[in-house]
Amino acid sequence: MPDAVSSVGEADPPVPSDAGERWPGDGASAQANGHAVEVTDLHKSFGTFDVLRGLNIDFVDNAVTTILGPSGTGKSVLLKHMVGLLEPDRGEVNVFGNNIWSLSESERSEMRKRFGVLFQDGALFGSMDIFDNVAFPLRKNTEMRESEIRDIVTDRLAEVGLSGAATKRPNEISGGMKKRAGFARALVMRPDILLFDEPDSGLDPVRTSLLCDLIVEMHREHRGTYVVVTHDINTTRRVSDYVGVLWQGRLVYYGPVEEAMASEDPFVRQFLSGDSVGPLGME
Ligand SMILES: Nc1ncnc2c1ncn2[C@@H]1O[C@H](COP(=O)(O)OP(=O)(O)OP(=O)(O)O)[C@@H](O)[C@H]1O
Repeated sequence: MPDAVSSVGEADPPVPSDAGERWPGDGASAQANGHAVEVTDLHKSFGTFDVLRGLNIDFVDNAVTTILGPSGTGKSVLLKHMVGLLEPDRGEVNVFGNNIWSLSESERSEMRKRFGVLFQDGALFGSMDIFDNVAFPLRKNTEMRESEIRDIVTDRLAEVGLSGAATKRPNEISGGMKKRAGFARALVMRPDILLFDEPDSGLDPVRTSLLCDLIVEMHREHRGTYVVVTHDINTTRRVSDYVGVLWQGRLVYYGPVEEAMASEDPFVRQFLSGDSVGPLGME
């Protein structure tokens, strides 16, 4: 592993070695200030459209932070900056103390392996069965033997309740199962940081609750820094330690979930109540 990356953590590399080992992201690799990711004065425009306009937010290590905000306000663009898929026009994203864009390309690739991402639809490969989908990152990024891969994938599938679906193709399982398969795949490299882009989209309320329970359970089991983008207040209430509200490319509220739920802040109140009247306009 490159120095700039390995120097930030104490010991645990992101690449799994054996199933019994403690996962990284348990605080050992956090910065001294307890932030896994620090986003500072982040600006991003596409053409003439200024999406992120000086965004500042720090993500507490080993906590679940939920990002709320109206559609088109830059939540997914933020996630893409965190994982190093987009380069800021201005500002910095520091991951465990390293500015992603001061790393070399190969160091950035190593840094990306510290992230797991759960996309809205699970982003599964339609040509592979669920087992191979979940095994994919291990086969691509590690030198593990197939027997080790089988053990890890089997464990992760059991954790997300998909032991019986290993040989099914994505088009043979429900939307909720696809998300759980995507979750298992996001966990398989034992990430320090897990990003969820609207994990509850397209799920009915019961399946949303079940997925929330799974997120909480997996976080309790494996620790790490979870960042959840959602529009759903119940999801926010169920999974979060901290809540941030984005509007027009800036953070307009941040606080512990209990405070957010009781907050009189007009942005938070309007978002939580779904009220059309308030500071969160259409533009
Ligand atoms: N690669 C890109 N090129 C041009 N415009 C982009 C690109 N990526 C995002 N945008 C624009 O940036 C804005 C913010 O997009 P983003 O997906 O981050 O919104 P969001 O807050 O996640 O919204 P939603 O809640 O609807 O998913 C949108 O207007 C989008 O069209």
